[in-house]
Formats: sequence, C-alpha cells, structure tokens
Amino acid sequence: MTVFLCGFMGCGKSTIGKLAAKKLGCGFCDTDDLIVRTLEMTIPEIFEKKGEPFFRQTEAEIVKSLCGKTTVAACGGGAMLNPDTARAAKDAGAAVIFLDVPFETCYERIKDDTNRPIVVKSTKEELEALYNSRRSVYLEHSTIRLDCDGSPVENAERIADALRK
Ligand SMILES: Nc1ncnc2c1ncn2[C@@H]1O[C@H](COP(=O)(O)OP(=O)(O)O)[C@@H](O)[C@H]1O
Ligand SMILES: O=C(O)C1=C[C@@H](OP(=O)(O)O)[C@@H](O)[C@H](O)C1
Ligand SMILES: [Mg+2]
Repeated sequence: MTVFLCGFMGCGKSTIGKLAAKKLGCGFCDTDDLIVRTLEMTIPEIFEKKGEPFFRQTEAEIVKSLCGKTTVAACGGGAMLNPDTARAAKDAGAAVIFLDVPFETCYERIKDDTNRPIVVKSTKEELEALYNSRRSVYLEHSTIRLDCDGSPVENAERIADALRK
C-alpha cells in the first residue's frame, strides 16, 4: 500500500516519514527530493526560474507516479491540496495521513529556513492565514488525521499504529 503524508510545512512529514517507513519495513521517498533530483535544481531555484505553477505540475506528476507503489511518501506541503492528486491517491487505495500539528510549532521550525520559498516571501501573519485555509483541505483530502505533537519517534509509532488498525 502507498502511504502519503500530508500537512503544513514543518509538521514533520520528511522527518517522521523516514522513521515510519523503517518501522513498517518499507521504502521511503520524499516528493521534494524527487523533484530536486529530476530537475537538478533546488526548490528555490525551481520557484524562481520555472515558477510555482511548473513546480506544482511536476509535484502532481510525481505523486501520481507513486500511487500503487509500496512506500511511505512524504509529500511537499502543497501536494495534497490539488484535488486531482488527492483523487488519484484515493483511487489507488492509498492511505493519506494528515500530520496535524499546531501552527506555532510548525512556524518555529520553518521560520528561518531559506529552502522554502513560500516561507521566505511571507510574513508570519500570511503563513498563519495560509495554514488556516489549508487545514480544512488537508482534512478533506486525507483518510487518517493524526495529532503529531510528540517526538519524531512517537509520531512514527502513531503512524504505524494507525496503519495496523
Ligand atoms: N516531532 C518533531 N519534534 C521536533 N522537531 C521536529 C519534529 N518533526 C520535525 N522536526 C524538525 O522540524 C523541521 C522540519 O521538519 P520536516 O520533517 O522537514 O517537516 P516537513 O517535511 O513537514 O516540512 C526539521 O528541522 C525537523 O528536524
Ligand atoms: O507547502 C508548500 O507549498 C511547500 C512545501 C515544501 O515542502 P515541505 O512541506 O516538506 O516543507 C515544498 O514542497 C515547497 O517549498 C512548497
Ligand atoms: Mg518535507
């Protein structure tokens, strides 16, 4: 089964996904890493030189290509907002897990990161508004919501437990 992790930037998808895959004994991938490797550009370079719509199109193609594979996939925070992408995941019978983490926690983790173009160009207030508008979409497009306010190891255990049910 494919397990997609979604949620706001900084909720821990990339960190926890790796641990959860180890616990489940399956592969791990990160859609951002796949995009960077495919295009041989960093995410800020892609946003700057190719534009965000191109990044989103590539991201959607990559998530679709993972549907049906036995892997834990950490999605970029915008990937599962796309209704076609969410539909493809659902049609493939994938588990889409929303890592639910409060805004302040996400913000403290991402605020100084220059590798996230949306963070670099936004104020805290803008990011909070984005968080609030996205949250309902993550809820709508996920099959499982998990509070991921623990340590990375605890959160990975929560994912494994939820999938065993
Ligand atoms: N549960 C956690 N507790 C403490 N720090 C965390 C936790 N999850 C992630 N982090 C840290 O927060 C930052 C962002 O995490 P990351 O996994 O890149 O988030 P995402 O992929 O959801 O944007 C990283 O520096 C990571 O080490
Ligand atoms: O939420 C977003 O729109 C984005 C999230 C990032 O991934 P993380 O959620 O892993 O930070 C990355 O895909 C890009 O900077 C855009
Ligand atoms: Mg990530």
